[in-house]
Amino acid sequence: MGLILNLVLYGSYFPNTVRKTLSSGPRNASASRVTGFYEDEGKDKQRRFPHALIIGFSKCGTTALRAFLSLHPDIVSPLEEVRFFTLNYTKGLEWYRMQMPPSTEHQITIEKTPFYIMYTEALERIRQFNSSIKLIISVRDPIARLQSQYAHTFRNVRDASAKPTFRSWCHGEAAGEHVVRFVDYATHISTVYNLFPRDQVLVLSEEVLETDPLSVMKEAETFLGLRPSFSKHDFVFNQNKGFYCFNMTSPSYPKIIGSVKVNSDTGCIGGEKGRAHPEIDDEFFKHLVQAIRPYNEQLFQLINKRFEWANFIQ
Ligand SMILES: Nc1ncnc2c1ncn2[C@@H]1O[C@H](COP(=O)(O)OS(=O)(=O)O)[C@@H](OP(=O)(O)O)[C@H]1O
Repeated sequence: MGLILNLVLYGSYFPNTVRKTLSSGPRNASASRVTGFYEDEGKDKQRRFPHALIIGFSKCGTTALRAFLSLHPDIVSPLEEVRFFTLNYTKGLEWYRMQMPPSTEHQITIEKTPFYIMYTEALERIRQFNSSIKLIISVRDPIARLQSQYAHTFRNVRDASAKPTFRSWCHGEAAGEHVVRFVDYATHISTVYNLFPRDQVLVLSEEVLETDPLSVMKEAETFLGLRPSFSKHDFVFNQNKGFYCFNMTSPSYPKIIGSVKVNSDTGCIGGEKGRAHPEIDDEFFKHLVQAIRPYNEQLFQLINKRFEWANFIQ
């Protein structure tokens, strides 16, 4: 696996003259200032509050979603999760704005923090911030999400005897709390629907993003009211990685350099994505499917859309 490019060049954000200024000094020299003009701001580019947020769910492809969207000429997005409406709220709105990359008035800013959706208070803060903001939510087959979360939680534990089995982790110390936390999308999406008009909310599935990213990009582009820009040349399937990656020969590709963590050899997103999932024996798989089915049905009814998730019928 090649080196992960995380240069944070911000090169694509800045006009040439500004880039020169920045390269001669610390890149974040001005980032702690909260008022006044910044070297990278000017007549054309300013740091602007987000017009849209990717608010969830963790382990549902939110990184790839943000990364792929960043290819659009009219979208800018901060490299890292800002976590403003959860962890950093007390830092204030001006701090929040300063975390955004500079943009022209024709561009929109999108921030992704997949935990926002898990906290009603964060969602209420978002509404208070901007009740007409657009919200994007990605969901995933809950069983795959559980496997992904397990692989993430124990990513540094190599010795199998030093970690619980997938089955015992699912049952968990808190008697199944893990499972409910990771499979119950409907409760959180209902909260979103109670706070925001439905036409401001787009629910996508990780499975479609994984198998046909172009269709998801086009759907998001329409939802965000942007001109059509994505093309089939933007993404290419990488057999080794098992995912669609950026096509580094696409004319759009230079736009994302510095604003997305990509493997510099392959154009694939972050090396941590796509960890091996734990195996599940048949009996436990059937148990999970049956236990989770009511949650899925609740979700499908709520969003008026069905996904082809594991649905074993005995
Ligand atoms: N194109 C592409 N490239 C890389 N990864 C992709 C892609 N499409 C979907 N995914 C899936 O995204 C899963 C990680 O989800 P998140 O980015 O939301 O995780 S996180 O909550 O931000 O940690 C990650 O889950 P795991 O495979 O379990 O690691 C991927 O399956």
